Amino acid sequence: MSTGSFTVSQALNYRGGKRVQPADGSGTEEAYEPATGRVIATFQCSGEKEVDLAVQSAKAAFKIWRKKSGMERSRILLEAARIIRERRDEIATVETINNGKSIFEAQLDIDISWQCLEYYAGLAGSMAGEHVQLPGGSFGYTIREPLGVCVGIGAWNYPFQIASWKSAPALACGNAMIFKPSPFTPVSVLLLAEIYTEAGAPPGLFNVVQGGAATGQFLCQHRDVAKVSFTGSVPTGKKIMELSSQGIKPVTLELGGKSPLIIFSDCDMENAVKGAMMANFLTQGEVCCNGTRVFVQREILDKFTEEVVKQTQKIKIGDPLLEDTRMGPLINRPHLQRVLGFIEQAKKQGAKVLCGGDLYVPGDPKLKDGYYMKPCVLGNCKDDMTCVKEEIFGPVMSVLPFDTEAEVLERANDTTFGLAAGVFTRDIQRAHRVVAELQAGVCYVNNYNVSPVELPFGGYKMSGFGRENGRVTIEYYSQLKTVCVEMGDVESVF
Ligand SMILES: NC(=O)c1ccc[n+]([C@@H]2O[C@H](COP(=O)([O-])OP(=O)(O)OC[C@H]3O[C@@H](n4cnc5c(N)ncnc54)[C@H](O)[C@@H]3O)[C@@H](O)[C@H]2O)c1
Ligand SMILES: O=CCc1c[nH]c2ccc(O)cc12
Repeated sequence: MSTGSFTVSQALNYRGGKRVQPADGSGTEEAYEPATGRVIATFQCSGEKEVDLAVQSAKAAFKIWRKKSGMERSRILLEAARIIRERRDEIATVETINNGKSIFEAQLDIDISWQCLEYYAGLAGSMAGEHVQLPGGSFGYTIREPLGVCVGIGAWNYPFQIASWKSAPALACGNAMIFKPSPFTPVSVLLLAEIYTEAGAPPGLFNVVQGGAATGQFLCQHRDVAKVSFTGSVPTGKKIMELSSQGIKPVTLELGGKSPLIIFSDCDMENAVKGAMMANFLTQGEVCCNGTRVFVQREILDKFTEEVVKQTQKIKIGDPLLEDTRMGPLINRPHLQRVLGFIEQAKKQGAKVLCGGDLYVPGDPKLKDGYYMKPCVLGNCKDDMTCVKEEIFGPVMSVLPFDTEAEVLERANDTTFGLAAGVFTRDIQRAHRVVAELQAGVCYVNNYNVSPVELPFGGYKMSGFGRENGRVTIEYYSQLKTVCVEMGDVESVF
């Protein structure tokens, strides 16, 4: 498959184990190939009737699925993981075409996706409650039960992976799921839906509805939906929490960030520079946990900045399907303009563009209408600048000098977000002392943006709550039933 050739003609909703056109809809959307600006799919946004049909289909599947043992569910998840691994390159290609990230990165995303399914397959068989002895031979026990029909709503930056991180624990716990991807990236999740069916999941266990805010609202408001797991922006997260509160539905919110990366003068410089690149430029900088406020201790500021600029200028931008490309186009033109707007504002506020920050036009004529820009490093940044305070969600790193540990901690925590943070130092005691003070759900020591599925991921403060990945996520997709058993006679107080 080469850039500029892929189009989707099949239906993009998935219900009852097959692709379907929505039963009703409110308007159509177009999905793009960011590398060329071409429309690759046109689809209808699902209306209330289609959402209800998806919920009914999921309810029917839930009835079958909840009765299966953990080991039976595990086998189906393992088979799905195997198929994803087998079809990794094909899925990654679709992801790259619709999202714009380099094929190199998309392949890693798909690897983390099948690993997530394998991990929860491993946990499915050991889901259990406890037995508690009570006086007189009476006893109690708890049963860990699924919630029912869960809804997943995703952002556009990791389309397949977001669907995997939500569906794997949901299905492992015995739930059914309806997933709504971002209307910008509707395509790859259909492959996941087909794979679950091929692996033996009952029809309706994993359904897909397409659409934007209105479709998302129908899902959150539906009376038979038991839980909503959302990945996206803070403003939308607030709306989803509000809607879900009407039905007392639990929510998981994976929201935005403006994370600090703290580089002490005793760091391994080469690793710190690599860490800063990983913290800022994966997926064109469109990553929620990026460490975009790079605090550098003053003694090494010049050397670090020189090296990070040198490495940033070397990033190969271009056709994302080429093996040696390391940065593709941004998701769409309005987003590209928004990111460039942040850079203009930063300049006006006194920041200095040390490299990049302008449009990039690849030599290949078929890419001339794509949404490319050169990754940017901003120097002379101050804490009160917009580029340092707000989430840009593009390839823009702000470098900020600091002098002392106490000062940098104060400044690092001075944000309403709390998704991630990083520290580079050779002093192991300082690393843990700093981590203990950082107000962030995910902290990296001497690395950044690695995502082992065994570790929980999620935010503090306005970056959300609930967790994805790790053992703890089982608790977010299940509930405890307590059973109290009397072995004697009832001692009534009446
Ligand atoms: N914390 C994380 O794990 C994480 C991961 C990826 C992205 N993000 C954040 O997401 C943002 C970018 O993604 P985005 O632009 O797709 O976010 P977004 O909030 O605009 O949209 C996310 C999803 O919500 C849907 N939606 C929009 N309005 C809705 C409503 N009223 N009710 C129900 N659903 C609604 C959208 O259609 C989309 O599927 C950034 O802020 C980024 O930091 C966070
Ligand atoms: O973009 C934010 C971090 C992230 C990377 N992959 C995934 C998958 C699911 C999420 O909720 C967040 C993320």
